[in-house]
Amino acid sequence: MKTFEELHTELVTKWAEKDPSSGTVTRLLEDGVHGAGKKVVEEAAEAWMAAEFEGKERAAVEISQLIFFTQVLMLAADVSLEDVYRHL
Ligand SMILES: N=c1c2ncn([C@@H]3O[C@H](COP(=O)(O)OP(=O)(O)OP(=O)(O)O)[C@@H](O)[C@H]3O)c2ncn1[C@@H]1O[C@H](COP(=O)(O)O)[C@@H](O)[C@H]1O
Repeated sequence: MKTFEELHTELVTKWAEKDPSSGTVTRLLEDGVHGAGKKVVEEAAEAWMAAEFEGKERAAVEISQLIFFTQVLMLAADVSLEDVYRHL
C-alpha cells in the first residue's frame, strides 16, 4: 500500500532518471501527454461506472487507476504537486 504522495515521489524519481525498468517511464516516453490524457478520460469513465454499478471494491480499484494516470499526466505535462495544491 502507498499514499498519493509516496506514489508521486516514486514516479517523479523514476521519470527523472528515465528508469528503463519502469513500465510507466517506457509508456510515457512512447505516448506522451496525448496518451496519458486519453488514459485519464478512460479511467474516469471506468471509475464512474464501477462506482455506480459495480460496488465499493471495484470502485476503489478503478479510482486507484484514475489516480495513477492523473499522476502520469502530471509528469507528462510537467505539473508538480505544488502546482496542483495551489488550486485546492
Ligand atoms: N499504480 C500503478 C499502476 N496502475 C496502473 N498501472 C499500469 O496501467 C495498466 C492498467 O491500465 P489498463 O487497465 O488500461 O491496462 P492496459 O490494457 O495494459 O492498457 P491499454 O491497453 O489501455 O494501454 C497496468 O497494466 C499497468 O501497466 C500502473 N503501473 C504502475 N503503478 C505504480 O507505479 C509505480 C511505478 O511502477 P513502474 O513504472 O512499473 O516501476 C509503482 O508503485 C507501481 O505500483
